[in-house]
Amino acid sequence: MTSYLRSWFPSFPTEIKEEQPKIEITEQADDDSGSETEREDAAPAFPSLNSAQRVKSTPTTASQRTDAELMPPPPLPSARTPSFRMMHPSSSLSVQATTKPPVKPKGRNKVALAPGHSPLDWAALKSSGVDLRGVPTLLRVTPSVLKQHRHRDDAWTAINGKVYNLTPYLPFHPGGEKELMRVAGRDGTKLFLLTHSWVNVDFMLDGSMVGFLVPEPSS
Ligand code: HEM
Repeated sequence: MTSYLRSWFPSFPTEIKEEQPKIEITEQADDDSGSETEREDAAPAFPSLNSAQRVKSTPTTASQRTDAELMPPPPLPSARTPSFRMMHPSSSLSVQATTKPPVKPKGRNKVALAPGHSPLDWAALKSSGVDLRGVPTLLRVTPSVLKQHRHRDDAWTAINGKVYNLTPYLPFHPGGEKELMRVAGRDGTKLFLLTHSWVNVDFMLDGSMVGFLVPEPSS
């Protein structure tokens, strides 16, 4: 029996460790003392007593062990403890999972711009020195004059009191030409702000400003 235990627990009892190189001799001694039946029933040592595997797996001191041997493996994902979010669902630190798809603001639809008409291309065109106004000086534009400029090749609009020539910007507008043409020939401030109040129109269209919107002269 002792030999059987030793075959499974080579470090038990401790003095066996010192005798490890002579383990076969010890086993032999036991066999001699045991009965015939005992010898037949004895389970074969696995791994075998002098195997490299057994020697490697029984380091004598902690410093000889590798990190992997000293640390238990991490738990499986399913066995992990509940996350902070699960334990504190009402905490402001928790990120609430949502099954709802992101809501797209109504009426906002970006179009695919033709090659060479990205926002960067517009910025490059603005700073190229090309005339985007189509007028020699800034004008005072009345609503009736503004109304005359409502066609694709000559489209003006007024935003926040400033009048812009939309025609050069049409193919660059991320919302598409059709949407932009809705404000051609009229004051587009309301629709512009409804659609994208965050867009800096002053900056976007500074190069194509034609003047200021003024009231009709009183007769
Ligand atoms: C008049 C001057 C206008 C300028 C300078 C302008 C400029 C822009 C810019 C820079 C964007 C991109 C915004 C972003 O990526 O967040 C945009 C998007 C858009 N614009 Fe305009 N826009 C103008 C007028 C209008 C008007 C009058 C409409 C008409 C309804 C309109 C409809 C849209 C739409 C639908 C988008 C797509 C928004 C999106 O889904 O991101 N825009 N516009």
